[in-house]
Amino acid sequence: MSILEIEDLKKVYEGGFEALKGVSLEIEEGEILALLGPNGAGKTTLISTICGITTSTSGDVHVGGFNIKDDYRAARSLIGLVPQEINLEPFETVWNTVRFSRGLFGKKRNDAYLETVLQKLSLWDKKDSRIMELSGGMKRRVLIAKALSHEPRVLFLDEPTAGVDVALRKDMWDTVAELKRDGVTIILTTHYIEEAEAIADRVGVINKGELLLLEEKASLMQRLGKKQMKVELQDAIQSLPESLSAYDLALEEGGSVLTYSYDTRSERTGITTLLSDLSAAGLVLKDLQTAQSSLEDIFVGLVEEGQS
Ligand SMILES: Nc1ncnc2c1ncn2[C@@H]1O[C@H](COP(=O)(O)OP(=O)(O)OP(=O)(O)O)[C@@H](O)[C@H]1O
Repeated sequence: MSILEIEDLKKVYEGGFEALKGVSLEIEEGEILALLGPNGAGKTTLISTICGITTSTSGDVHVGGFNIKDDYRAARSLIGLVPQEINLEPFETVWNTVRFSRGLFGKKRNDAYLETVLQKLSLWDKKDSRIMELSGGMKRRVLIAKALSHEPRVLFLDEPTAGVDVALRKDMWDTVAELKRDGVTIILTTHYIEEAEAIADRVGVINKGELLLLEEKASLMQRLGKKQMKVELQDAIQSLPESLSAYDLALEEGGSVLTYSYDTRSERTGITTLLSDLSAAGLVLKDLQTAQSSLEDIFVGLVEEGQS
């Protein structure tokens, strides 16, 4: 069963702005989904709506089978939310911060559980420190500890590594991987494509309130394996010679450039035979260039398509 089911979710803000235009999504227990999207795409709105911070205009969300509107408390208790902004009480200690948060969900006191959470996040030796005494990275980890305090099954991380240095980002990725091993389902939003590459099982791309793509990371990486070779010809041609019809070729720039797409993972790229077939067809090469399409290209391409 899917732990999270989102069906045709729409959100129109007061004033008429349509921030979510019918998003549907299912998430399996234990998976890590990365939602990529530019600023203003609707990522935070999506998370806020699922968590009941904003109300949806239409559509349905179920968490662990509970409808977030009809069974709000049951649904919400299964969710942990790590917000983008650090919103902690500066004078409070780490220990009290997580303990109060657990209490807010009406959960019975369980100090042993909270200790494991703090241990896992390397915060146990800071448990008596006040929030104001912690570094930015530690504060972020406290946000995660707080979100985990009531033993949620789904954890939302809204841009967990925005403005964080490289070492800390890697730490955060390790933390996420460990939470996954514990069986927590994780949905994170990010601007960083390498973050999605590093930790996600599936990647969703959202722009202007629409989910443009939702795909296993592995198959996206397969697409990453695609390479292109551009062959600049000495003389432009009108059309592709018949003898080259078996190749995945496109004629560009007024007939002076041939673009050949091939898979870097396959045993044979076909480049050698293509080059000899080109010369057999009487085409003279002026220049050669190869380029690899990255997840970034796919992402930028999708977002630009949505713009036009
Ligand atoms: N309370 C609100 N009232 C009206 N419009 C809003 C409100 N909150 C957000 N929006 C608009 O909804 C759109 C989506 O915002 P959202 O914060 O969900 O984007 P995001 O993808 O999380 O962006 P970022 O990456 O910058 O955090 C934006 O155009 C934003 O201006």
